[in-house]
Amino acid sequence: MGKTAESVWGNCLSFIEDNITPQAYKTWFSPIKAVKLSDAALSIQVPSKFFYEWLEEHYVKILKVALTKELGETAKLVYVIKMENTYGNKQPFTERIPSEKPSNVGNQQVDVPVKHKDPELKNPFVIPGIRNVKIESQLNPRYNFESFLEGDSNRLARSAGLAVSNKPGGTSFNPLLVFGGVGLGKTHLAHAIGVQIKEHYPERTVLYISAEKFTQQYIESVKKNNRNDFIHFYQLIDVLIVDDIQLLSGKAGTQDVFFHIFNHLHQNGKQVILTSDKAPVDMQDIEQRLLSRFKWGLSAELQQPDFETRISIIKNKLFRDGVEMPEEIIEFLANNIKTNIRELEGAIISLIAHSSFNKREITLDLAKKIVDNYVKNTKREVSIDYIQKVVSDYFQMDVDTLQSKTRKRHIVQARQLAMFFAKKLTKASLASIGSQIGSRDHATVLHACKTVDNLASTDKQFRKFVEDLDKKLTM
Ligand SMILES: Nc1ncnc2c1ncn2[C@@H]1O[C@H](COP(=O)(O)OP(=O)(O)OP(=O)(O)O)[C@@H](O)[C@H]1O
Repeated sequence: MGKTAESVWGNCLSFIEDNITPQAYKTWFSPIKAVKLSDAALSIQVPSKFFYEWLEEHYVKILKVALTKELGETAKLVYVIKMENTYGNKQPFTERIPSEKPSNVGNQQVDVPVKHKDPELKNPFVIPGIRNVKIESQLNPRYNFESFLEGDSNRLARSAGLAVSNKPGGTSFNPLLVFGGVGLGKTHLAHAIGVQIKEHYPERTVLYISAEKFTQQYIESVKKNNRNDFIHFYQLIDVLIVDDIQLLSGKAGTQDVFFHIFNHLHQNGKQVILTSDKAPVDMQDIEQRLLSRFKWGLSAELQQPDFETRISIIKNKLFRDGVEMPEEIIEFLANNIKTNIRELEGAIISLIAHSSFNKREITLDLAKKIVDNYVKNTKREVSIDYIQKVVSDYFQMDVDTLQSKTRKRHIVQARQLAMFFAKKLTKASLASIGSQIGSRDHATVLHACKTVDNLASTDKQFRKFVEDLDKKLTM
């Protein structure tokens, strides 16, 4: 018997079911219907654009394997998005991908080849002398200025970013350092600058790289004895964007090589854009000469967005996803998730998902449940700097005192509490905690953690300190 859309999809599902958790299977694969098979292209119907994006982001590999097994190397997957409208009896909502704007012009479909979306930087090093090399920018076009909404919290950074995009290397914002807390848009803005520069100046070489990947490449180049090729490669770039520069902390070799690359680019009028989760003045274990370079240009902070900006961000996201939501729910979300835009987006996504899977209307009750679960289940990432600040404030001392060598009992206890919470709330090693909290060694941190455990179970007053601080750091 010939293959049908149902039979091919049925076989794919059996394979997928064996390879992912039952919960994920139920959530993401049960609602899909196979609708058409022509040649090697299978069309599947999904309930929303968000659903399609989720599949592409999380399951594209397994879909590819399953489909190739069934239909061979030329297999193609076509998504048909059909969203049942949860409000009244309007027409089902349909949308064309990858258009940014909702449309209701019938049942649109689009070919989405099964491929890996985020190309790796292949063979990053080039032979010196060959200048005409094409370098993949590694930019995400969705992170652009249009989708980066302006508010008081980001106006300076956004305007500086625009100025840099109009005249890369030609403003006094060089380097441009964008800093701010977790999930406030540093990566988005950094990409937006790169994307805009590519639009204005397609011939310029732009490269986005995370500091982590830069470090890995550097280590690799030392191992393979091609450190010079590594340096030459980076010196060819017109606009270098390095994300999460604070991760160079404590890595002397990488800092050194970055220093040389930075100087070369700067001297030659090339633009450097950096992001960091802290201001240069708060960066630890970064060489002074490098820190002073960071301060040459402009350091612009991304702050927590105010209420109006949070509302605009939610509305914009809903518009892009083609979803409507009552005003009171939008306000509820904006009032309850304030400190991290990624969390705000996560809650909206959960809400859309719940409503589209269960065909339930989006109600305030549902929103409350999701925000409760979402916010409770999201363990906030806390930095060691932040912990030291909260502990010092709590004991009304400054951070220098907390880190000092003094043996005064209340200061020792505050320091031990900071170490205890750093161990509990971050992924940092004992050695790294020790070096950041008053240059102590790992044994001191271990001793501090044990002491806090002991005291918390024997001393009522001390237990209160632990509980208060725990609340302050995790609420
Ligand atoms: N002003 C904005 N307008 C629209 N979306 C935004 C804005 N700022 C941030 N976002 C969105 O919030 C999410 C988190 O942003 P991003 O990843 O850039 O944060 P980050 O500061 O780099 O976080 P991290 O500290 O974890 O690296 C992204 O999906 C981004 O598109």
